[in-house]
Amino acid sequence: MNLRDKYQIPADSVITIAGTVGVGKSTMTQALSQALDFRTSFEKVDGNPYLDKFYADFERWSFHLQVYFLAERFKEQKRIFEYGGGFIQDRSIYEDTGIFARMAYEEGNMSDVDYETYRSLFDAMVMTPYFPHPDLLIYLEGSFDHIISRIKQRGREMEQQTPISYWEGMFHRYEKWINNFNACPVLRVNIADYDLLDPNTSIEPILEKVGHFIQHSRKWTSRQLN
Ligand SMILES: Nc1ncnc2c1ncn2[C@@H]1O[C@H](COP(=O)(O)OP(=O)(O)O)[C@@H](O)[C@H]1O
Ligand SMILES: Nc1ncnc2c1ncn2[C@H]1C[C@H](O)[C@@H](COP(=O)(O)O)O1
Repeated sequence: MNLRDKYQIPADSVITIAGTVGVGKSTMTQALSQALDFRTSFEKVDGNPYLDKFYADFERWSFHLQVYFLAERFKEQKRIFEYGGGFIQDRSIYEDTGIFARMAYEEGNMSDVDYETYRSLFDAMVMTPYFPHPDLLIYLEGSFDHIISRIKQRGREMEQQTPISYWEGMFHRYEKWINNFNACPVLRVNIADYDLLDPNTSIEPILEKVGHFIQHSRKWTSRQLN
């Protein structure tokens, strides 16, 4: 029996992996997609025309970068919709708006008018048929020190030169954001409790939880519809 059937995870599920930079989303996305034979939707880091520039000058490039990420995320959302699900998505669109764009605005790196333009673009995109909420958002969390050590270990040049206060501010925003998030069911996973890079670690305990959450949320949704 394959793992999808074993844990009763529907083949059309859409699972989003959320969490701060460096916490392990891409690694988890890869591991889950392999285990479940799902497609992946990754964020565009290599080839992103604004990311390096943004890290060098937040104020100059915040708006451009947010619009770019929004457009990329929307195209991915449309692709997921057209395939009819069966995807693991590396980061949610909710984080673009609820963490990054908001942080840029509140820290004075995006003007009132740019933020308003961004928000109205976001609202217009969300109000389309391409935007069903995911079945589940897996939130990866861990201590700040653990996350910083992962950012260092990964070694992306632009992130190494970013002041630690930026990561600290983001870390606290994420804590607040997830405590108020209610667009879809959330499974919180602490990164101290698993190590996907260790070949002796099984992903099955996570799959078991994913199965329970999705079945529960689908039953809940069908009760609301009937
Ligand atoms: N479960 C894990 N155990 C140990 N190291 C991990 C784990 N997940 C990710 N890492 C390491 O942490 C760093 C950041 O992971 P990544 O998946 O790129 O994070 P994100 O996509 O959230 O930015 C990488 O160097 C990766 O190899
Ligand atoms: N919406 C965003 N605004 C600014 N920066 C962003 C946004 N989404 C992702 N990023 C940055 C953060 C990292 O440097 C890279 C990739 O994110 P990661 O969490 O490592 O997958 O892009």
